[in-house]
Amino acid sequence: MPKPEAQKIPVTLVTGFLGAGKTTLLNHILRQKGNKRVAVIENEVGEINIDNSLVVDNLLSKEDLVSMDRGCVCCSLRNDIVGALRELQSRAASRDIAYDAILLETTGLADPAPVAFTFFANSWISANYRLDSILCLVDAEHLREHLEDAEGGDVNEAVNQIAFADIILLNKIDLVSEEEVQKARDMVRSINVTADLVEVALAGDAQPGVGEQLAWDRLMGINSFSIERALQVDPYFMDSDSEEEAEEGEGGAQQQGAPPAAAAQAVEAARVAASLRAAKRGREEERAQPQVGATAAAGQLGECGSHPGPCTEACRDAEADEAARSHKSAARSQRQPEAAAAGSQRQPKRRRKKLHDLSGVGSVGITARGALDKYRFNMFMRDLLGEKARDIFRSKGVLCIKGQEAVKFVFQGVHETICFGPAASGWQAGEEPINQIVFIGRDLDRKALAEGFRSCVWVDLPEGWTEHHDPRSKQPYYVNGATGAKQWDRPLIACALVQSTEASHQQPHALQPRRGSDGDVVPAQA
Ligand SMILES: Nc1nc2c(ncn2[C@@H]2O[C@H](COP(=O)(O)OP(=O)(O)OP(=O)(O)O)[C@@H](O)[C@H]2O)c(=O)[nH]1
Repeated sequence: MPKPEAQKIPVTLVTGFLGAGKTTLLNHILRQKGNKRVAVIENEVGEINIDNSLVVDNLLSKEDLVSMDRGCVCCSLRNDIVGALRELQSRAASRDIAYDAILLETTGLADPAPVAFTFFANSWISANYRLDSILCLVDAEHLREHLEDAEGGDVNEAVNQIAFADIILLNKIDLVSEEEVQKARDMVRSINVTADLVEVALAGDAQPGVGEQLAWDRLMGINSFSIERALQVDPYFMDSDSEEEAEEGEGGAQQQGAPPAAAAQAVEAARVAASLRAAKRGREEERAQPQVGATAAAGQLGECGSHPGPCTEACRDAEADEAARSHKSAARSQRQPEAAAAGSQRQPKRRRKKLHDLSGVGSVGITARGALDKYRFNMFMRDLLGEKARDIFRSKGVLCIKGQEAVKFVFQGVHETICFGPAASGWQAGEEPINQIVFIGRDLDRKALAEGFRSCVWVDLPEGWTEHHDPRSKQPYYVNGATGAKQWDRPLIACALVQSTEASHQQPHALQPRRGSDGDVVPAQA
């Protein structure tokens, strides 16, 4: 007997562009879970997983977290969703618990459609889990940039994420004016008119009362995902990227008994699409071997009525495509009239693609041992973001700072917006205090980033030198007690005997600090 829908474990898909606030939302939800048993599946695009350590504190057990770190879940890792859910299932069974809810956080570059599709195409998943809703975080501060990128075609996932959402959380409204919130609202509505739109400030220094306060049942167990709506957004939603997935959906439906109405419709659509594609593929193979297939194929040709005389192969292929479309449109015809009207305004309609178009976008993960020199790190980040803030979509990491080695610092950057502070919990017993940072963006120079970051590691001063700070700018300068030399540049061991420069003979406070003294990336007192 198939499980009734109410007995399936609800899965909430959390999407949103890089840095929009997905992990912050996860933690917000987890803090409200009470006695409910909630599991989290994390998928990070960065080469080093930073988010795990930021989420785990709010779970009842570390066992409730599974991460998929082999790449972006919407491209190549859909089988990993099955693996992650199976892993959670076996962990739950071994502890004799059952999950009340699962949160699946996709990468900021994920197209949610193929991820959602997996919940219908995979028989085991559809028999045991139900997609409760797709939540999309939108960064009110950076939305325009992300959508402009989408227009340029480089990173169009921001649009898809908004288009597919059941609930859109317009986040970070504490960082923008009311006018900008209104513009962001309009932009969101130009893409998705039907989703529930909620304005929030999930983190930061927002005044109490800024944005809606989100209770558990506002977001969880709301059963708001609708396959009909997904098909309105993308008529090709049910087009699997691989035949196997669609065929698996068909087999699964037979094995597990009759699925619920929406899923049955979805599985049927997938089944028809798969068989039509298989038929089409077969004919293409026949065409590739004319001496074997020509007679049989010709014998099957009829008349389609759209032109005089017998059909050609092209007619039948067109017919197959049309049958697939009309099957899907039958599914769409179930939709509510008002939703249909709303759906017709949605943008964009596009054919499903195999991989998202992320030309030039990548991630660079860097590890550096040894405590960081706070000042050098500040300068490194300021120079980098001063030059490339638009291309560096996201930076994040955990850091160990010279003089405060016992504190585990978390560094978060979204374009040029940066924050930094102690992690909720410090270094774990046995955990090496190490610096790890991830940059995600366009046209990243791995070598320069690695060299720049590693050059921030603290090195002891050569003998005779001491560090002082300019009282106005707080900028460090260096004094050689033996020679009386003073200089801004940090003397390195290998350069201990370097000749004093003209600048180094000036009084430090008479020099222009290289940077403004305000707004250090790393605060003087953490
Ligand atoms: N001021 C402010 N900052 C916020 C808000 N929500 C999140 N942030 C900050 O934005 C940064 C990114 O938040 P995350 O929750 O890590 O974003 P994310 O979407 O999970 O990021 P990725 O997984 O890397 O794509 C963090 O520094 C958060 O503290 C908000 O409402 N206001």
